[in-house]
Amino acid sequence: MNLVIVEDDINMRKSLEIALSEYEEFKIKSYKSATEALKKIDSNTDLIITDINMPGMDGLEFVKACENKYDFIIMTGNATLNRAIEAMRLGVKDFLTKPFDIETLVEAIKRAKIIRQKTSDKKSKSQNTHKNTGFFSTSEKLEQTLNLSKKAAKTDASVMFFGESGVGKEVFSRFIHENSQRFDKPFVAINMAAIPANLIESELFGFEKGAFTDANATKIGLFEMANGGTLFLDEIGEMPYEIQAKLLRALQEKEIVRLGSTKNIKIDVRIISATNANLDEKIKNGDFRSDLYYRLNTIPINIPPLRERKEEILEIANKVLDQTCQEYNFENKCLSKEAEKTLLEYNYPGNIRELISIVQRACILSEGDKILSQDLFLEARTFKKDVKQMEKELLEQILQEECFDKQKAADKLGMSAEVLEKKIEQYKIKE
Ligand SMILES: Nc1ncnc2c1ncn2[C@@H]1O[C@H](COP(=O)(O)OP(=O)(O)OP(=O)(O)O)[C@@H](O)[C@H]1O
Repeated sequence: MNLVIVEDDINMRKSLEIALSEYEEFKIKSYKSATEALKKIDSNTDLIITDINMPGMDGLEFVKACENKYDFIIMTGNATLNRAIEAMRLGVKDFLTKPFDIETLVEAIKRAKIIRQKTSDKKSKSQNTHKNTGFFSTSEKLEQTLNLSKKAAKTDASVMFFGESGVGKEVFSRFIHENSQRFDKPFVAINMAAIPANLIESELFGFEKGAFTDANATKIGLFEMANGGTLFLDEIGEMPYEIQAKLLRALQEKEIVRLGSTKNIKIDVRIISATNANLDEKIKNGDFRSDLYYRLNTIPINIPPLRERKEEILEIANKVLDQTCQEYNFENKCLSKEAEKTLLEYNYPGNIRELISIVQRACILSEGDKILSQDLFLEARTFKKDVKQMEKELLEQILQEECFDKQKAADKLGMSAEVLEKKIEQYKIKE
């Protein structure tokens, strides 16, 4: 298996490289930055293991830049858990919380391989499966959100959904559209966080041929595509400040102008927006226009996180299990009592998106007709052995190999003798 490690921390990178090279089946290349990796990775790569927090291009931007060409495992600390969760939206299936031990990583790598083997011949079929637009389950809290959404659907007012990543903000937005008078017109979605900031303006408003260097032909924007229907602006908090004024004008005047044109085009679009950011904070910091906020937020609707709707967990899990068995032609499978308990105890920082991916993975990897607790692999998302311990062990090993010649050991580890000296003190390594 051709593995690529992308990690800016030299000690961590070397530790991983050395530990994984013990396994004959892994061929490893490692890079200190995402930019370097992007230049060098090729189509032989089976799996990329990347840190999320790196200077320059971070792990999330790296995943985006790879455009779904590779499988990923994200390594995240607690502080960057949100970034890892965002990566799931981009199709990343697995993440490990630091510190983790090497066996946990090896298991995750092997899982990724099996999943690829078991699903690759079904790809064409799974691509045909349509995106789920209905609700899997309900709870008291979800009912409240649903009732508000039904009321909002009867009006043409702007709706703003608040909620963590993966709670279903897009699902609810579609629900409003489908239950509104605009149901037979387009529902068009754009995620501000998923496309480069410099493209958002032309995506929304379109452009005329020759408007800028690469504008070889006229292109209509999403406002025009959504005409008569609904435009869903996901992660609205990420919209660049300069474009916010243009959006506000478009909403007030009900017309847009394509880039490179002077002609006003009438538009009739209902706006639904969503955010998981604290917009009040962004307004205070001058990153988000308050006038736009009030224009978008006529009907605010909150979607609670899954951990506050625990009664939905098993129903969703069972539905996903049935769907996955059908999709891959597996005999029907069910959850064991222990698996149910494990699912109910987990706290789902990635909400329903994460639950779906956990259950799909368990369904694909489990051998028998019962999903066991260990098929869920949730312990990899909780804390285990300290990564610092791994580093200490590596330093001790190299120092021993070099008979405690610090300069030679430092050279082998790719660090300066001063840094090694400090670490020897920090870890109290004795000769
Ligand atoms: N109540 C629900 N019933 C069925 N599926 C759901 C429900 N809520 C969410 N999902 C599924 O979970 C996944 C995430 O949902 P969605 O994209 O709507 O979340 P989101 O809040 O918009 O996330 P993000 O903020 O990351 O864009 C999708 O696959 C969606 O189909």
